[in-house]
Parts: sequence; structure tokens; C-alpha cells
Amino acid sequence: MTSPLGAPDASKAPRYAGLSTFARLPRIEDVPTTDIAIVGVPFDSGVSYRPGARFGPEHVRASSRLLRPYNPAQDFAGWDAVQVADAGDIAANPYDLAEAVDQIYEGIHELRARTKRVITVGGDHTIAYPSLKEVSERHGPVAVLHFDAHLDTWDTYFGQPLTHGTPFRRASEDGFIDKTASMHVGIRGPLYGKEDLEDDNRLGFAIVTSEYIEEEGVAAAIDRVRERIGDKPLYISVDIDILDPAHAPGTGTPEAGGLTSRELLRMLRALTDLNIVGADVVEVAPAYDHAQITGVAAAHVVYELMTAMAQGLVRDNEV
Ligand SMILES: N=C(N)NCCCC(=O)O
Ligand SMILES: [Zn+2]
Ligand SMILES: [Zn+2]
Repeated sequence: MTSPLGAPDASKAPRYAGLSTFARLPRIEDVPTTDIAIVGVPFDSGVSYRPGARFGPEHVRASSRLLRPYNPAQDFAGWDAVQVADAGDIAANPYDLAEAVDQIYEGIHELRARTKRVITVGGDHTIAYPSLKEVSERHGPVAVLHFDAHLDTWDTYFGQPLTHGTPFRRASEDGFIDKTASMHVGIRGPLYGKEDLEDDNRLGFAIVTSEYIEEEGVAAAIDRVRERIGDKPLYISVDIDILDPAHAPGTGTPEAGGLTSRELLRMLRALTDLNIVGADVVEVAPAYDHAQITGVAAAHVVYELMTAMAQGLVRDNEV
């Protein structure tokens, strides 16, 4: 295999110059093969409050220009070990949720046919449903590790079954999720009723609350994640609003009392030996961001997920 093509040498081309791709990595059409594709899904027709996540992908790309090849926290240089490329954006009908979900599924399915892993950058949390549909067709029902302030296992909004508050209920009902090994991390804030928690449990999720992490610490939360998920094929979904609004103001449904970006990144880095088969990072809404605070946090989340996936591909001799 020829050496992977990485980002331009920042000592020759300034970081702030050049096309806006994730971490200034090559576009998928500019490399012969791709192992990990990072694809944008500029879609926010599923939101229930502040819109704007349709501009999330471009904001995360713009906020990722400082990322460098070697990740000391994982002692691994992901894009030097495998080919990582920016696959551009999947176009989805902003006026028809059902059609949009089909288009997102088709876009991921087509990408996955020519790459080994896909990381989707939203866009609102609706996109987790088609992504989980695609991943579960390849790996069977997957363990879902869902970082979020919100359960996102609600039923319908104004009669609509697929929105950013319902992806994991629909995915559980449709058999995409391993109900013995899925969990939410970061849950906090007001609910519609206690039955939300009863439904959530029935749909197959354990819960690590934001308050638990404050009381017991990140290490205890990591232990609970590892115990629940084990070595099952794992899908990681990161709603950036898991972070406290101080660390992610640029999002549509902010809830007080969240995690710091340091805590979230530490959790992600502790999971690099798990079998990560898919991931998304969603709900970045740049209209409410300041100085790329949220964009930079999301870019680092993608970077840690990419690094962990690259390690897994090398470890499992898939490259
Ligand atoms: N941001 C996500 N993914 N979900 C928020 C749902 C908020 C609500 O139903 O009130
Ligand atoms: Zn959320
Ligand atoms: Zn969410």
C-alpha cells in the first residue's frame, strides 16, 4: 500500500490557506482508496428548537485547521497509518424528512461500499437513524454509545416519527440496536415525564447522567461504559450538546450542567480498544457559536474518533 496522503505541510502552506476539508485532509476524489471517510450531512429539518445545524459540517471543517498528524493522547498518528479523506457532503431534501433519511442512508451506503469506516458530521441528530440502519445491515444490531444531554428516544413530534428527538427509539424498534449493550452518557435537564425514562429503559438503554460524572468521576463512567458494551460492534453518536453550554454554545437545544470538553475527550480516548464500526458528531449550529468554541470541540471529537477507528483497522489487520 502506498503511504496515505495526509494534510499539507503547515511549514510550507499556512494552515489558514487552502480548500476547507476536515483537518485539511485530501478530498476522497483525490486519493486512490480511502479507509476512513469523513462526510458532512448538512441537514436540520428535524430540529425542535433553534435551527442552523445545516451549517455544522462547514463549521467543523473550518474549525479543524489546527489538527496535527500525531495524537499524543492515543500515541497514534491516524491519518499517517490509514487513508483518511473528506467525502464532502450528502445532499438531503430539507422539505421532506422521510426522503431525506433515505438519501442520507443511500449516501452512507454508497460511501461505505468503497471505504472501511464512515464518520458523519451533522446536521441534526435525525441523521443517526439512517447511519445506524446502514451500520446494522453490515454488523447486525450494534451497541450504541450515545453522548448527549437528551435521551432522543422520544416518540413523535407533531406526528413526525423521525426527528432529532426520536432517532434511537426508531432504531431500537427497527432492530438496529443491541438492547443489552446500549447506553446514554451525559443525560441531564428537564423531561416530559417520568415515563420518558421508563420508555428509554424498555428501548434498551442504560443511563450515565451528567450528575453521576460530577459525583463519581470520568474514570467511573468509563468503567460503566466498558462493562456495558464489552467487545460488541460499537456505534458512537456524539451530540455536541452533551457539553456544557460554556463549552458548546453553538448548538440548538442547550441544557445547563454539562461536561467539559476535557471530560468528553478523555472518555473517547479511553475507548480506543473497542470495536468502533461507525460514528457521528451532530448538532453543531454555528449561528450560536463564538470564536469557534463549539466547532473546535466538535473537530477534536471527530479527531479522537478517527484516531480510535484507525487504530482498530490497523489492530484488526483491515488495512
Ligand atoms: N438535540 C437533540 N438531539 N434532541 C433534543 C430534543 C429536545 C426536546 O425534545 O425538547
Ligand atoms: Zn442533545
Ligand atoms: Zn441529540
